[in-house]
Amino acid sequence: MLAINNLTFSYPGARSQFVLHDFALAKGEHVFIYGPSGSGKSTLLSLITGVQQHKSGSISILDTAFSTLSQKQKDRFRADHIGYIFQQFNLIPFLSATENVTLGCEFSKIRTEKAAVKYGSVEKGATTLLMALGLSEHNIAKPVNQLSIGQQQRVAAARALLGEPELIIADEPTSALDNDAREGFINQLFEQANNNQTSILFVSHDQTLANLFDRQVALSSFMQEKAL
Ligand SMILES: Nc1ncnc2c1ncn2[C@@H]1O[C@H](COP(=O)(O)OP(=O)(O)OP(=O)(O)O)[C@@H](O)[C@H]1O
Repeated sequence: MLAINNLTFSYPGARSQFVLHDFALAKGEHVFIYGPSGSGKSTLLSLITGVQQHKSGSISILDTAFSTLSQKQKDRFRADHIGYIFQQFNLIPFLSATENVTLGCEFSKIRTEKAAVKYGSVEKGATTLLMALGLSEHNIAKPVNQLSIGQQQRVAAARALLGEPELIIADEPTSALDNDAREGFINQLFEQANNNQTSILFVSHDQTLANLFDRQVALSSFMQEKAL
């Protein structure tokens, strides 16, 4: 469902370039990519999501030649097919958990329709997912700035899952939690993702959780930064 082939990329003015050899992710697969700080994890994710444009090579997602799309088409494709769990969650603090989750579908007709078919409405989908991920009815109505870090993380996961995007990208969303809470969170995320055969790409510098995944890959095995 995701294939990267022979990419090159440089930040403007940089005296180095990133070279990415082949990497592929199958439908429904959960892959853990690990690399130390500064190795290029965020750069990789910005290339996959089209935030950064590579110089040569190709990225294909769901059989779409993602690299050839215009910026507007990439934005649409991302909204329709990719759920993103950010390291700092990127929630809107004064909105409730449910409102934050429904935002995940705001920019996508396809995801709105999928949520409506599955749950009756986007709002019902949001509350169902939040409760499946362990939030109480009382907590899902609160502004998210009144929730614990672990609860906020679940809101971020529910937002990424709603409307069944084919790919979920998780950028170290567990770094603020203790080990037991992190493992519990990953297992709940997988359970929900497996309902829709959603693929998960999880990047981290910390390999503690790696054995929960179908496959673990060192970033350095397919991506290197080389001097120009
Ligand atoms: N906007 C930018 N302009 C120039 N260089 C950048 C930019 N962003 C990152 N880099 C460089 O690219 C390399 C990889 O950085 P990146 O942020 O992708 O690593 P990372 O693995 O995500 O790190 P961390 O785990 O610390 O977040 C670093 O050498 C960094 O200095």
